[in-house]
Amino acid sequence: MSRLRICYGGSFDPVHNGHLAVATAARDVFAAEVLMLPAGDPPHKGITHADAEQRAAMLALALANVTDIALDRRELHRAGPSYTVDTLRELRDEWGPRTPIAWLIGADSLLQLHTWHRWRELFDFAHILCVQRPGSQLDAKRLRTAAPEVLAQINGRWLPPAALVEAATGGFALLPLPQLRPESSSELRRRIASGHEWQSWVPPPVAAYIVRQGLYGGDAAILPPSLSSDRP
Ligand SMILES: Nc1ncnc2c1ncn2[C@@H]1O[C@H](COP(=O)(O)OP(=O)(O)OP(=O)(O)O)[C@@H](O)[C@H]1O
Ligand SMILES: O=C(O)c1ccc[n+]([C@@H]2O[C@H](COP(=O)([O-])O)[C@@H](O)[C@H]2O)c1
Repeated sequence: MSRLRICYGGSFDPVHNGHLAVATAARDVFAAEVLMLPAGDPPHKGITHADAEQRAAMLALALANVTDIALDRRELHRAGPSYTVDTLRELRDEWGPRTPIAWLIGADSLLQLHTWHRWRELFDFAHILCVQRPGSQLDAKRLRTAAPEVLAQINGRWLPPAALVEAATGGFALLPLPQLRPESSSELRRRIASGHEWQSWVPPPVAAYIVRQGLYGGDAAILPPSLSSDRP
């Protein structure tokens, strides 16, 4: 079996240090390559605050000096909603039937999985790798509140993370994180708009981009010279 490929999709509106910590943990736990895929048209979010190119540009800046985590723009070039099942079908065609692929999601996304387009087919193309998230932690109590069809689907699929490389598809595993990450893009946008400190939630080049582009309703700030020349 070859090396695990990990795919991490999101609106990334904007990318924040929580996303990056999750992607880095996945890379390190599995010694895997991680692709981050911004959704051109996120199926459940409707209108985004930054446009697709801006969201991808921020990801490119965030990943510029990061090893083995790459930006994949394929969902930006597809018309219509960015359905994960379509993306996974494409990746499976490219990487072949034997490559283990894991689609990485936060626990809040898992609890909504039954609302995704043709969601049961996701397991035909990949494993699902889920990461704990404050507010949606997957303990026994929380799992009892999950949709019965999601529970039925993951029952019998649970694997220890190390076992994901032993099959190409169909497993469900929890990604161990050194610590839970509280960041969310929505709270970050609120902080930017309300003038609370937010720069420490994103890498400095992303902060500089947000300010330069006047994103998320923040006041234009004066950038220190070290940040003013970062262009995607
Ligand atoms: N802090 C976090 N810890 C764990 N998973 C996260 C975290 N932030 C985002 N994720 C997961 O990353 C994926 C992409 O997230 P997304 O781009 O929607 O960001 P978000 O912070 O959840 O945005 P919003 O607050 O606007 O909903 C989702 O599966 C989400 O569950
Ligand atoms: O395929 C779907 O129907 C679907 C529904 C909701 C979310 N997703 C994907 O899940 C990822 C996180 O979505 P979001 O809305 O939390 O940013 C992103 O890659 C979305 O394209 C996919």
